[in-house]
Amino acid sequence: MIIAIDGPAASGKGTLGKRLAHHYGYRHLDTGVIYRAVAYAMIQAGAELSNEVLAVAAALELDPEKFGNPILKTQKVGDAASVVSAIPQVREVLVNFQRQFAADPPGAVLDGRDIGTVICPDADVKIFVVADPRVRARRRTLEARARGEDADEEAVLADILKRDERDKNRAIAPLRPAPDAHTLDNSNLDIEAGVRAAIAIVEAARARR
Ligand SMILES: Nc1ncnc2c1ncn2[C@@H]1O[C@H](COP(=O)(O)OP(=O)(O)OP(=O)(O)O)[C@@H](O)[C@H]1O
Ligand SMILES: Nc1ccn([C@@H]2O[C@H](COP(=O)(O)O)[C@@H](O)[C@H]2O)c(=O)n1
Repeated sequence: MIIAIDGPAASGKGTLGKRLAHHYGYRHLDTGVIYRAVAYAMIQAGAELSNEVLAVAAALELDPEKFGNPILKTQKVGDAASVVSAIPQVREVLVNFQRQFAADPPGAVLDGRDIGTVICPDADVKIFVVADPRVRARRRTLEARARGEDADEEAVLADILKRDERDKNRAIAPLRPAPDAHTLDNSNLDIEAGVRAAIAIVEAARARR
């Protein structure tokens, strides 16, 4: 079974993806980290983020072993990721890696922006996770502060809104729910309640198979 999770920045996709994968014994891929890794390679090389040739080269050289680098989680890298992810050739290079991950047994949960629309249009279950931007900014700020960073909630909110706009309005694979996606608004749900709601969606889909 393939479970596709999409949604805007900091909506809780990764948290939910990890929990669902654990619940069902599936593998989980946070696809945002792939674009973050490309962006980080560009930043390290001192390259212009819009340089298509260098961005494609960085995408071709990706090393999944480095996906755990905590620097990839920073706001700066996330913002840069939303610039390089709008380059069509970069997305093209990364499609196969994601589809292969999805296809391998015993099942997979992928989260990102275009999983249900482009990467796995035939996914068994598609969930589009949303939450009020202020709620998302609050959660992200608390997360950053817990890591010891000096995060300003208004700046975090501005970054989230800017990234959402860029991701929604790009020409290729824009952020949007697939027509057959189930929208899950977790603004007023804690993590456990959000996971329960998602499991109910997955179970209903399994019962229909
Ligand atoms: N339902 C929830 N209630 C409270 N906090 C939550 C909930 N879901 C996620 N969070 C918290 O919100 C923050 C953002 O969640 P997460 O990193 O899963 O979002 P994301 O959509 O994967 O973000 P990104 O856009 O970086 O991929 C984290 O600190 C997470 O613990
Ligand atoms: N399937 C995806 C996943 C991510 N992106 C882009 O990467 C940026 C960072 O993603 P996070 O999920 O880690 O926040 C995001 O803003 C997107 O621009 C993507 O295009 N497709």
